[in-house]
Amino acid sequence: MALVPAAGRGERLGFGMPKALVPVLGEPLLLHAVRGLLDSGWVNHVVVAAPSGAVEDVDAALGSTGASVHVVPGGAQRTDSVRRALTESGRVAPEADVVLVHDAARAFTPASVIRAVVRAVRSGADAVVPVLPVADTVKQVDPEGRVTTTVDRSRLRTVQTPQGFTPETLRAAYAAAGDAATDDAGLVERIGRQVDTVPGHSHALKITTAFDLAIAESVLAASVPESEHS
Ligand SMILES: Nc1ccn([C@@H]2O[C@H](COP(=O)(O)OP(=O)(O)OP(=O)(O)O)[C@@H](O)[C@H]2O)c(=O)n1
Ligand SMILES: C[C@](O)(CO)[C@H](O)COP(=O)(O)O
Repeated sequence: MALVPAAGRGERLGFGMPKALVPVLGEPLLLHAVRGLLDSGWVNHVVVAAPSGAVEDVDAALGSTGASVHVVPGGAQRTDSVRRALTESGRVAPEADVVLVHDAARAFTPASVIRAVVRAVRSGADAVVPVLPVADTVKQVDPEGRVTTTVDRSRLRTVQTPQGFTPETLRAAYAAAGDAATDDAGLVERIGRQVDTVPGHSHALKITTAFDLAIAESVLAASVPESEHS
C-alpha cells in the first residue's frame, strides 16, 4: 500500500498549475509516480492526496492505471495530506503489511529503491528511509549569513521517498503528531522508534524547480540505466 501526497501547489516550479498535473514527456508528473509504484510489482493499492480543487482532474489523470488507485483531497501542509491519505488507506487496504509514503514530486524513483524499502520493513524494521551521502561541504550560518561552523558531513544524509513503515508505526506517529514535520520518518523519530536507512538514488530527486524538471526529462529521454546513476 502506498500513500502519495500530491496536493502541493508547485509554486517553485512555476507552471501556474498543481505540480502533480504538470506534463513530463507528455504525461502528468503524478501518473509517472503512481505508475512507478505499481510497476515495482510490490504495491497493489495507492491513495493519492490531491489539491482540494483538483480532485476530479487528478482522478482523470490516473484513470489509465486501471488499478486500485483512490484520490482524496489533501490539506494545507504535506503532513495534513499524508494524514488524510492514511485515514483512507485503512478503508482501502486494511490488510496491508507495509505502508509507503511517496512524494508525487519524486516521480522517477527506480523500482529497486521502492523494493529495497519494502524489503527492509518486511525484514523487521518499523520505519525505513532511502538516503544519499552529502556531496557538498556543509556550513552552519548565523541569522546574518555569517559562517559559524563547518559541519562534519560524514554522518549526514539527504533523505528521499518512498519512506516505508509498518502500518502500526505510521498510525502511532500520526496519532502523536503535533507540529508538522518535513518528512514522515521525522514523526516516527518523535515517538522514539528507530528509523533505518537503505541506499537512495539520484533518479529519486524531488522535482522542485524548473532545473530539476529539465534534469528529469533529460534522464528519461536518455533512458540511462539506473545502475549508472546511483
Ligand atoms: N499541502 C501539501 C504540500 C505538499 N504536498 C506534496 O508533498 C510533496 C513534497 O512537496 P514539494 O515537492 O515541496 O511540493 P510543493 O508543495 O508543491 O512545492 P512548492 O513549495 O514549490 O509549492 C509533493 O509531492 C507535494 O505535492 C502535499 O501533498 N500537500
Ligand atoms: C519528504 C521529503 O521529500 C524528504 O526529503 C521532503 O522532506 C519534503 O520536503 P518539502 O519541503 O515538504 O517539499
